[in-house]
Amino acid sequence: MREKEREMGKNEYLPLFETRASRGRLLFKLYVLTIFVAICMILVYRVSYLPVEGAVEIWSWIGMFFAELWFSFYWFITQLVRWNPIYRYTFKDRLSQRYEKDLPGVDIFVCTADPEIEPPTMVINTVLSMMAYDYPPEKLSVYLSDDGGSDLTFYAMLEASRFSKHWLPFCKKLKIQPRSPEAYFRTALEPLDDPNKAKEWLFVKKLYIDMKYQIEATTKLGKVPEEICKEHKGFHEWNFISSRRDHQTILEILIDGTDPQAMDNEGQPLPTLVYLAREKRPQYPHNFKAGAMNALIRVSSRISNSPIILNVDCDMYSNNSYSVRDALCFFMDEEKGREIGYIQYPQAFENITKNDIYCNSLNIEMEVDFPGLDGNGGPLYIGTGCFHRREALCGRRYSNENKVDWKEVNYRKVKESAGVLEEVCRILASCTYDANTEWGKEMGLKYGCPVEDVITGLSVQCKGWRSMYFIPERKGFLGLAPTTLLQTLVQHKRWSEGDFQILITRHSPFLFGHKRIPLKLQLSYCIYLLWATSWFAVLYYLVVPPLCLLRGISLFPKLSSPWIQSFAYAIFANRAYGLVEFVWSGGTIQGWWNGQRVWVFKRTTSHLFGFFDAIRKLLGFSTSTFVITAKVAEEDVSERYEKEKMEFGVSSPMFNILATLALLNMFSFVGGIKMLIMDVESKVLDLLALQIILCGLLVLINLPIYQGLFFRKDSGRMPYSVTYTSIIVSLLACSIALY
Ligand SMILES: O=c1ccn([C@@H]2O[C@H](COP(=O)(O)OP(=O)(O)O[C@H]3O[C@H](CO)[C@@H](O)[C@H](O)[C@H]3O)[C@@H](O)[C@H]2O)c(=O)[nH]1
Ligand SMILES: [Mn+2]
Repeated sequence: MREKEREMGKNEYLPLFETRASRGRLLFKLYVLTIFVAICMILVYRVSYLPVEGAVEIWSWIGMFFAELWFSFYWFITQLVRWNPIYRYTFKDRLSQRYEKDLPGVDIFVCTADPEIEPPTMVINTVLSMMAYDYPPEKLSVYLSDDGGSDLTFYAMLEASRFSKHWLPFCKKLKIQPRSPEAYFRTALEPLDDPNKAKEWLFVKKLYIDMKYQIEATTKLGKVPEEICKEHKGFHEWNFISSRRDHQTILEILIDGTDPQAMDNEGQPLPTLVYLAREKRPQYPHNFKAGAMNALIRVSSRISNSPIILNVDCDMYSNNSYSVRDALCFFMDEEKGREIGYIQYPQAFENITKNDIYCNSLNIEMEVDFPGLDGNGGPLYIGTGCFHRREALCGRRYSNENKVDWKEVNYRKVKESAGVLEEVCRILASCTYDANTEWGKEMGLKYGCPVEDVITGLSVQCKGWRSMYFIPERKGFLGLAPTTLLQTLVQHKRWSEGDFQILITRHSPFLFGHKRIPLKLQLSYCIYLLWATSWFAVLYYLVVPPLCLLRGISLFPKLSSPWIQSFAYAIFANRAYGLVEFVWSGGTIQGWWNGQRVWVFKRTTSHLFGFFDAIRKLLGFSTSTFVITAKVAEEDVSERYEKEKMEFGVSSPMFNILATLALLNMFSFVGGIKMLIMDVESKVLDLLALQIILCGLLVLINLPIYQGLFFRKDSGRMPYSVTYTSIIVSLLACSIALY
């Protein structure tokens, strides 16, 4: 007895998580120092060698100076983020030792918005993986918000609620990972050691496949058959619906976890499962995902009111059944736990090709940036795979005094029947309940920003809460990244626009965050908030040096001049470091090269459009939108994606820009080479070497564009309209430069 008490007493002092700083930073700091010197030299060179005559020469030079000043500033911020990365580790065994009986309730929010581009089978796989967490089921509640207001999704959820009765005990008995049935059965092999096990395995697999076909067939049909509609009263609601932008609240508690009848087929309790399509009316803005999340916060507060909320996108299934326990190690830590507002997990994707053709893996962000951000004061909230403290998300300020007593936390205040709850919650999810209140301003997720997640996370941090970043050994969540170039660029446009909007409004970390979060975190935020502004410097580098090359104007030091060393070193060492970092984060060399390409593409399209849209919004000419990323693609498109063949296919102003820049650089490069050959005194080489190399590199970067414009025959090639326009515009630009 004594022994045990002493054990316990000792345990109290053992933290539930620990933090380790990265070692061996000296080399990194030396590298930063040398690059810093090189950058200073470049700027000195620019100032001291300003041409004395020729307006074009002078102005091009000044432009180069500003572009390089911008690159230098951005470089400074990226190093600041990398200065002091930290990593977190959890002790789940200590958690269960101390708190197994008092584990708090956890509410899980899944958002979906469109049954066509987010197929119901995918959505329920996510939902099922969440229901199957290794956690007391009576303490889990899973809520699906369906902004598509679709009976197809509702039908899939109904099927999932039935299937879960087999799936959950199956997962727990066989201790399988991952717990999304689709992901599991795609790779898992039948257990051959035990015939009983094998029988059950085949049975559950067949159940899943049958359910999947049934749902897919219904989805294809576009409506739920009469006889199925009779099976649940919920379908009745769709009799009153004319459009998905105009309908009443639909709320169905598919599994009521407190109902003793709600058992899986082994007699164990089931998690609560709720379907919600909040009310939508054309005269009320619905505020996209932020609106959906806020409706879920209110509805769940009545049904389960758990102190911890996990938020995931509908494509992000749980790949690790211990994530909830890991997250609780942070929140429940006796010393540091109480100040934590949210725990962000990395975003990872299951559909990244080997060389990550569109650079969508976010490896650098997740492996390098975020540990650095955590070290500088706390990671951003990035919309999915994030555990929140309910009160922090609801807008409460952190105070030293509010210590949670986990033993006291009662996760259901009022015990009402499912029927009553459904009635009450319908009002909570109505338009009128939300409009003209503090919701979206001081409470819940913020409205009016395309990155509702980042702006909300910043506000939580500014209210005194700490945020932390946790990379588990086994990936916590796996989602779907865009699979075409245009989707990638459009998604990135939404992000860069939203991030920039935060910077230029009163929610900026420098205004709103002033004295509330550390200065280094304010600056670190800029690594993303400044994305949209990068178009100017990059576009300048892509247009002016090539055009000047055609005119024979030199913008860089001569080959024979010592100044060239600082340029060569800054560019080479920086890229080499980037390559090492990329490979260290799990990428390939080809993947790094693809990343360089996409880096250029994003800056001249996504960031350019994002910048101007944010400005237009600031001036009041437009309002926020949210273009949802498709999670399915046509067969030939997916095939090309698998083969890592760049996808164009449709016409878009973004492609016009990319093609024009690609051609411009090709013409200049050809012009430069011609000058080089015709030049007998080899003065051209000395004078224009760097510019020719720059154009040459850009030609290499743009190879897939030339292929798409001139050599491909498949439907993923560049549309002819883009080809013609870009040829005309780039030729025009070159001739203006020449004459
Ligand atoms: O009106 C809407 C629009 C979107 N969504 C949901 O929001 C999620 C994210 O949408 P997606 O199209 O997949 O965007 P991504 O660019 O992949 O999302 C990232 O960026 C968003 C902010 O731009 C965050 O909200 C996301 O969590 C984050 O994963 C999905 O589950 C959607 O169903 C809604 O619920 N309602
Ligand atoms: Mn997504």
